[in-house]
Amino acid sequence: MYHVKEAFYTLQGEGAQAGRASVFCRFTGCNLWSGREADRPNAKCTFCDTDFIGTDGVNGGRFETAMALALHIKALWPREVSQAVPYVVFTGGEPLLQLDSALIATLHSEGFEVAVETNGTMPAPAGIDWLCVSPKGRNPLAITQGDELKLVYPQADALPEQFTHLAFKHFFLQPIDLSAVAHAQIATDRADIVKATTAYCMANPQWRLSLQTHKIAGFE
Ligand SMILES: C[S@@+](CC[C@H](N)C(=O)[O-])C[C@H]1O[C@@H](n2cnc3c(N)ncnc32)[C@H](O)[C@@H]1O
Ligand SMILES: Nc1nc2[nH]cc(C(=O)O)c2c(=O)[nH]1
Ligand code: SF4
Ligand SMILES: [Mg+2]
Repeated sequence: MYHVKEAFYTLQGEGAQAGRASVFCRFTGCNLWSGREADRPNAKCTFCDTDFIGTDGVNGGRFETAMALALHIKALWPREVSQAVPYVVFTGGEPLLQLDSALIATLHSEGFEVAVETNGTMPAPAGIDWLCVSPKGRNPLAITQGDELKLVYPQADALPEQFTHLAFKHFFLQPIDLSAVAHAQIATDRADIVKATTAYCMANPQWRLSLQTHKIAGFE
């Protein structure tokens, strides 16, 4: 059984695939936070910008089989004849709590490329076409290679230097968005956070800037 918070067709907003048409499938639940605001200050990940509790979002629900979920995802991809390869991004919550090789294989058989946004703390099933790992604080990484490492910046206990030796094709810094974090003492305003991120990338060219373009442009 797969539990899905929401699923929708949009553009990937972040990282090296930003701007690419994508079906997003957001799984319910995370191993680093319950999702309840009361638990946020003591969670293993404290700055999450996402509601991933329940199955009550747009196109959310419970899916008994890999085929049922794959067909649900396929129905969200536009029908028009297109040269583009259909693309699904599994996120959450933490998608690796639920994503398995059966679902990946079924999506491949339906013509999809499969991307994943993960906190990297648990092993990934085989067959993922685009793997984005986003480390969270002191939580140890179980995945140390992939397509992109996208570090939310700054994090006092996850410095960019800790990750530069890992086997990723792309390294991104994404300015932390504290607007959803009620407990944040917003001593640093948004512009200063983006400025500091930009400065780090300019001083350390292994890193590129990832802006959350969906938030800037106003899409999901
Ligand atoms: C909500 S997470 C879900 C996937 C997975 N649990 C993870 O953390 O990578 C999706 C992406 O949003 C990023 N993200 C979460 N909260 C953020 C925030 N407040 N500011 C900037 N990026 C954030 C995460 O680092 C991750 O790259
Ligand atoms: N457009 C858009 N792009 C995204 N890239 C990663 C997201 C996520 O929440 O995992 C996300 C998201 O929520 N929306
Ligand atoms: S690991 Fe990802 S989904 Fe979980 S709380 Fe952190 S940002 Fe949110
Ligand atoms: Mg998001």
